[in-house]
Amino acid sequence: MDPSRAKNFIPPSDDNTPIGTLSPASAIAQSFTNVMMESVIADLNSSIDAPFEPAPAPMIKKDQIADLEEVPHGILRQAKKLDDYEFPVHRLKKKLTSENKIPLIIVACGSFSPITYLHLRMFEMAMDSINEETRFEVIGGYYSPVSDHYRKQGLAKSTHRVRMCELACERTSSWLMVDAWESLQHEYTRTAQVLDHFNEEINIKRGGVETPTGEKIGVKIMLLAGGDLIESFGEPNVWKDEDLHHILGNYGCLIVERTGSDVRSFLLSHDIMYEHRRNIMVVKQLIYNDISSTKIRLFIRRNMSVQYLLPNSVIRYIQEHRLYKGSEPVKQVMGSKE
Ligand SMILES: Nc1ncnc2c1ncn2[C@@H]1O[C@H](COP(=O)(O)OP(=O)(O)OP(=O)(O)O)[C@@H](O)[C@H]1O
Ligand SMILES: NC(=O)c1ccc[n+]([C@@H]2O[C@H](COP(=O)(O)O)[C@@H](O)[C@H]2O)c1
Repeated sequence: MDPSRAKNFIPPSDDNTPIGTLSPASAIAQSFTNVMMESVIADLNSSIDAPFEPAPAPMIKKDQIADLEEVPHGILRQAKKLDDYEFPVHRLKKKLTSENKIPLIIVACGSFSPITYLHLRMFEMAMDSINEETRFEVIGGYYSPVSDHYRKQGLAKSTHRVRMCELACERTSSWLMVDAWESLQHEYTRTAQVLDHFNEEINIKRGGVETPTGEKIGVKIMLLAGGDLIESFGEPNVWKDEDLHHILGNYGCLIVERTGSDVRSFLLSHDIMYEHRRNIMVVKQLIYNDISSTKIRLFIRRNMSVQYLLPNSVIRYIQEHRLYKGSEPVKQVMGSKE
């Protein structure tokens, strides 16, 4: 049927209203558009940052991988002050499943401004490689957002970055956690010190993890990083040699290859990395993902959609707190990483 013959058809106005501008007759459509602009699809009527009500959440199976956006699971909010800080262990495996495996904790350090699906995928890719190629059993995974003292372009306040990481973990993962210790420090903390903090919490304070036979053994801790971060190992005055020996020798590194960067060649060419090559594992991206926080911030500033690039809960948090609308110069936004 020709829609222009319908009873409720309103002909287009013949004034000079630009295409895309709604006429007054479209008030309903207008208000709907406003709602959609202000909030993404989930949880339309509640604040994203409202205190969590533990009550009627359906039970989640241990290894469930479905989108948990609507189903908070294992919630622990990080302290906003160092005095109230507690190391999060709510999703840490209490006991090793297999006697023949070596327990492993994965730690990702970074800005996470904001956290994206790439940052979440990094852990899943690492997990697949570990299960396929090693004798490690992953007992936990942590994000450690850098503190405000890092002074990098585009860094939202650390309380926001920690909360966005928490939302992403709570709503999309059943095993990832966020540790706010680094973000709460009163000065910049080098990555080697951050890994020492994890060692202190897990191996020194808690004595490691229980094996199936009941004894406790030490947990290996590895840094999870992208190829770009690792390439900064070669830049002058960015990392101390002693820190690199400490990170690569005493801990270890899982490197997620980045589109366009040749991690293996870099590994060969870098003396300290080559020395510790047995403690370094390159994680192949079988499906390339190059979502960049820098570009996300630019899209937000330009009122472009970022849906499907980061979890809805994180998008809602950004909208509610009006993050990344500010004054980051575009030149810097599209800087050297692009
Ligand atoms: N495209 C990518 N491929 C692999 N790893 C990545 C990619 N983008 C970021 N990473 C890694 O994610 C971790 C956290 O990154 P961080 O938030 O500090 O930087 P970023 O994602 O590049 O953000 P920005 O755009 O603000 O620099 C780092 O280890 C970084 O190497
Ligand atoms: N010397 C160091 O320990 C050192 C140097 C550069 C970056 N980093 C860490 O790498 C992470 C990501 O840094 P960029 O966002 O600058 O790539 C941050 O967590 C930062 O603290 C550590």
